Amino acid sequence: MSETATKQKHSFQTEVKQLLHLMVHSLYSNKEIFLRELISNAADAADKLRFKALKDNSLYGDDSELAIRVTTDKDAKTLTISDNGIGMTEKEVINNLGTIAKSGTADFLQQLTGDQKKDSKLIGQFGVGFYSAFIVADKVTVTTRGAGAGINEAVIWESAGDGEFTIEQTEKETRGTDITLHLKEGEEEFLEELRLRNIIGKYSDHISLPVEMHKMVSDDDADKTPEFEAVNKATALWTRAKADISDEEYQEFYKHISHDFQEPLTWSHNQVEGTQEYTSLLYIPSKAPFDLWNRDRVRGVKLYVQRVFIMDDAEQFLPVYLRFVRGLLDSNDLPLNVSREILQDSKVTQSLRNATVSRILKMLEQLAKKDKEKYQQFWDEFGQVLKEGTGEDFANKEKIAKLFRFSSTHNDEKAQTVSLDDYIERMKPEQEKIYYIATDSFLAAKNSPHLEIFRKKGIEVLLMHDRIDEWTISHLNEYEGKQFVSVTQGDLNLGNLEDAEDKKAQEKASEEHKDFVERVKSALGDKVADVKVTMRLTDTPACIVAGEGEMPLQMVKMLQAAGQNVPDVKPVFEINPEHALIDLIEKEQSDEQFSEWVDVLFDQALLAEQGQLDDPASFASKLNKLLLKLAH
Ligand SMILES: Nc1ncnc2c1ncn2[C@@H]1O[C@H](COP(=O)(O)OP(=O)(O)OP(=O)(O)O)[C@@H](O)[C@H]1O
Repeated sequence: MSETATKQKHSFQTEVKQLLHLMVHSLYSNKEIFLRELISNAADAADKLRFKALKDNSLYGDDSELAIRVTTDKDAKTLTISDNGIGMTEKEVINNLGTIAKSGTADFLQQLTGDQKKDSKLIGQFGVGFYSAFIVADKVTVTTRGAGAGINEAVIWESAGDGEFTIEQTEKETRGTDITLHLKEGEEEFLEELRLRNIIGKYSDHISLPVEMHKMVSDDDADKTPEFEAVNKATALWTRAKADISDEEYQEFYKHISHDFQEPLTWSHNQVEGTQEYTSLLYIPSKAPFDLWNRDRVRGVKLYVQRVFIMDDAEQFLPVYLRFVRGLLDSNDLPLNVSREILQDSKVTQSLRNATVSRILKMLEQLAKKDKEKYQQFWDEFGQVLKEGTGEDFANKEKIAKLFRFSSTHNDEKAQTVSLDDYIERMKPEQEKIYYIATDSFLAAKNSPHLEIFRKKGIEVLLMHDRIDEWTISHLNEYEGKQFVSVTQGDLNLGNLEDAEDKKAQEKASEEHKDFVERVKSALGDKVADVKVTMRLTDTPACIVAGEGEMPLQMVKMLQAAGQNVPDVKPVFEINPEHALIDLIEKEQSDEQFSEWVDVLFDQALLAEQGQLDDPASFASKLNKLLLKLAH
């Protein structure tokens, strides 16, 4: 059979084409990272083989010294990264190097604008990987033979990165994968021995596998068969003493395990001996990945047992609300033959998980103390995910809440910078509760009429405007023994913050306007649960609040938006008799006109609270009618 007869042409999945284009254009200034990515993949392939060989030692054949080799051919202008790891079958090659398996990729790539600057930020949310080879190569050839496969069961994958690749059967003497980059014009620096040694040292000192290159030889020895030598330190970073590891090494290792090209925000390395023996190395990324909101996305840490790689994404060790954490655990207490099923029921898993969660919360607390700016960056990226924690991790809810940041009337800024500890520190001596308002947007919160009395009395209120807030607070309930109270909820009881005079004035006003309140009640009929004289408002004529013990209005909205059946909750309508408009309405003799006024006021209050009305057109026409009357 001729060579071409066995060559099959395949098209890349559309997403791969887009990603390739994006990667080549946006990562060019960082081009040497391709080598880190290819070496990382080769090291992963060795890890996978080691793991498989735990059950079937024969997979090693006569070649159990796992290593990565980097070679060059100056005449052909090629650079080859070879490993004797797990290799790939034909099917695996087509799947792994022709498609992207991450769910949500297509949607993510839809956001591409064609503007290189904006788009290059997006790639950071995605992870780099094999395709980065095309940053410096105009053709890539992958020759691979799976562990356990015969010499003639190898496959050649080849592509110019232009939308297609070919697959061809071939023979390969050794197990594993050779990736050959046919370098683009101008990329000859990647043929230079010293330059390569330099990059490999930087990127690969911390991986446990030796990365080898030809020994440098003098001209006299040039025709002898070249020998190889390791050019990296080849010690797994997490096994080294903490004091001997530099920040740069920790950062490089993060990039190696996460395929992220940005620096991590912070990390925590723990080597624990005693009843439990394990090492954990946990990182907080600086940017959220594109699929952070997908609660089912793969998450978790890499699991090693006694330094042997066992699995990626061991989700048993991380709760969902910490799904942004990357890193690894290396346990001495789990068996080498551990599987996901065994992990599920293991006591060791449970205690490792508890320890890991504690470490992460502690690391974040320390970051908040040590570096406010970095912590703020963390909060802006991942705060909303952390807010899921009060519902998911009851035992740690106080610790999680300590990490929360909110907007607040303290500075009236949208940025969420105020911690609950800050709030408590500023509480008035006689204040017992933490006051908050939860709405859909920062402006709705900041300008809410419910805040008027608090502003007048100088009491701080937390301005919550993330969708999840009301839910988070409902699980938290209190912090440091101080109950959360929504300023839009029920009878406003300011406790000790209310002075005797306020109370008296309130009672007096209620008494004086009793008839008016009744008249409003009958005008609104069953639209409201009750009508009351307010004590929250100073500058606004009226507002609505949720009845005492009723579900908060914001929660009702959230559940409705999530498509849940929520019983119809009627609000309480509060009026401010001090307001000139209320005074005017109170004097209105015509029942018809009175009713129109009340309807408009009520709809206005609903609008201020909910941002929308069931029947906005009627509201507009009633309002216009009243305006016309006033104009005459
Ligand atoms: N040297 C290799 N040996 C064996 N398999 C490989 C090798 N290089 C790549 N692969 C396979 O190809 C897949 C795709 O690699 P790629 O670098 O694009 O993504 P990834 O490493 O899985 O994920 P990401 O880079 O997005 O975190 C790998 O998951 C692996 O299965």
